[in-house]
Amino acid sequence: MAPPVGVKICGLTEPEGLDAAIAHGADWIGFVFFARSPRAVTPAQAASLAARMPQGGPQRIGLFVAPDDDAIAATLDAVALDGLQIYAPEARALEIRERFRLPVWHARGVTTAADLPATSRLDGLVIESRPPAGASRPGGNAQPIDWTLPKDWQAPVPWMLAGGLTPDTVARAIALSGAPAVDVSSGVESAPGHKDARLIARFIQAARQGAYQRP
Ligand SMILES: O=C(O)c1ccccc1N[C@@H]1O[C@H](COP(=O)(O)O)[C@@H](O)[C@H]1O
Repeated sequence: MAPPVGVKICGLTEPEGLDAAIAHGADWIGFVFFARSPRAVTPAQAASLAARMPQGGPQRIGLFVAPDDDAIAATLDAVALDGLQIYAPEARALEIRERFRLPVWHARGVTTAADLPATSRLDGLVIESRPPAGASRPGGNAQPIDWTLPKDWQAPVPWMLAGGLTPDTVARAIALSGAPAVDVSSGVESAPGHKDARLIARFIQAARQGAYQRP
C-alpha cells in the first residue's frame, strides 16, 4: 500500500492553528522568517509556538528568502528547527546546508514541465508556481501550478507540491500530480496570516483520503 501523502502546514503564527496542525497529524509545520510576509514571525514568536509542540510531533521547518547566514544563525539561537525551506539559487541553498548542517528543502518555481529539475543535491524540493508579476514575495501567493506537470517527472529527491492548494482542491491536485506530499499556507487561512483550525482539519483529512476519483 502506498504511504500516506505527507502534509506541511506553513505560516503558523498563532497557537490555534498550530494546535490544529498537531492534532490532525501534520508531518511538518512551517515558520516564515520573511518580514514582508503576512505570516512572518520573529524568532522569539516561533520559539514560543514551538514550545507547544510535543516530542514526536510535526517537524519544524524554517522558511527563509535569500537569507544571510547571520539571520539563520540568530533564528537557530532562538528556536530549534528540524529543517529549512530556502528561496535562493541552488548553490546558495547548498552553502546554507553545509554551514548549518540541517536538511534543506529547496523551493522551485515552475511554469512548464521543463522547469522540473532532473537533479538536485538538496534534501527535498518544494514545487510551486512562479510569483505573479509585481508580487512582494516568492511564495504564499495562492497560485497553483498546472497539476499535471509533475505526473511523469522522475523526481531526483523527495518533493512536495505547493501553491494555491485548498481543502477542496488538494485531493484532485494529488491525483493529477502524483505528489507524495503537499504544502499549504493561504488555503487554510481565514485572513492572511490567520490560520483557520477547521480548514486545517479539512485539508489534512482530504490529503490523507487517498486516490482522487475522477468525476
Ligand atoms: O507564505 C508566505 O507568505 C511566503 C512568503 C515567502 C515565500 C514563501 C511563502 N509561502 C510559501 O509558499 C508556498 C505556497 O503557499 P500558498 O499555499 O500558495 O499560500 C508554501 O510553501 C508557503 O509556505
